[in-house]
Amino acid sequence: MATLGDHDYDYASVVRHEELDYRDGGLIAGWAAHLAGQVTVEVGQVLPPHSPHCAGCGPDNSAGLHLRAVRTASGVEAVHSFDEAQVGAPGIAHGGAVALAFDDLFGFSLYTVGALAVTRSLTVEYHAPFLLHHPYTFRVQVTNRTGRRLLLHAEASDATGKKTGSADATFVVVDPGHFAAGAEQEQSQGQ
Ligand SMILES: CCCCCCCCCCCC(=O)SCCNC(=O)CCNC(=O)[C@H](O)C(C)(C)COP(=O)(O)OP(=O)(O)OC[C@H]1O[C@@H](n2cnc3c(N)ncnc32)[C@H](O)[C@@H]1OP(=O)(O)O
Repeated sequence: MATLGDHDYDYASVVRHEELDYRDGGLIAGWAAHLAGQVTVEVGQVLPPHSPHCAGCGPDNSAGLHLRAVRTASGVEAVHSFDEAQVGAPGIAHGGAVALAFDDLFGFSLYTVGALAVTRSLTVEYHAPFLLHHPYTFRVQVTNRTGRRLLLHAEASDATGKKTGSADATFVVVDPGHFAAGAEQEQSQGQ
């Protein structure tokens, strides 16, 4: 059990990333099946990264944010501190890095709908600077699903509860074939 923000999380219950079959062309099928099966993931559970090298949440990406998203009753949540690798103005996180955090966490909210979807549009409002080495809480939820279109909303706040950012996104549900070209390229480069 560990503490993240206001909550205790049982990391032992985390779905182990190694359990996903990323080998031998199993990347897409494994991911799709995994995602579809996560609709009922329990509140408080830490969600597995999108991929090992995902820029937002991949544990093996040395340049990534290493976000850890947790399922909440209404969506997902993450507490994150930016560091020098994401600096823009001195002491302040680059706006693009903040947008990456929002976008990646929107991706995690797909666990609440059990669908494969990708970002079609993303709008970020920067209400106050995100200071380096300060923890910010990001809360994300899917607000509407109409056909293939998902509308998502997120807010970020500092340790005092002050809103520092918000974001809205449109995601579009895709079938697993959407990821085929990228997966094939990754496989060919790995050989
Ligand atoms: C293996 C690892 C997996 C990992 C999966 C999870 C990873 C998450 C990672 C974080 C998120 C990302 O970075 S995702 C990566 C960045 N995003 C991308 O690469 C996406 C690139 N764009 C595309 O591939 C395409 O444009 C699509 C798939 C998004 C949409 O193309 P399409 O399939 O032709 O769909 P289209 O007909 O245009 O639109 C579908 C429906 O959405 C509506 N729609 C379209 N755009 C909008 C819009 N801006 N606002 C409102 N609604 C819109 C349309 O009216 C339509 O409604 P109706 O007629 O159906 O009613």
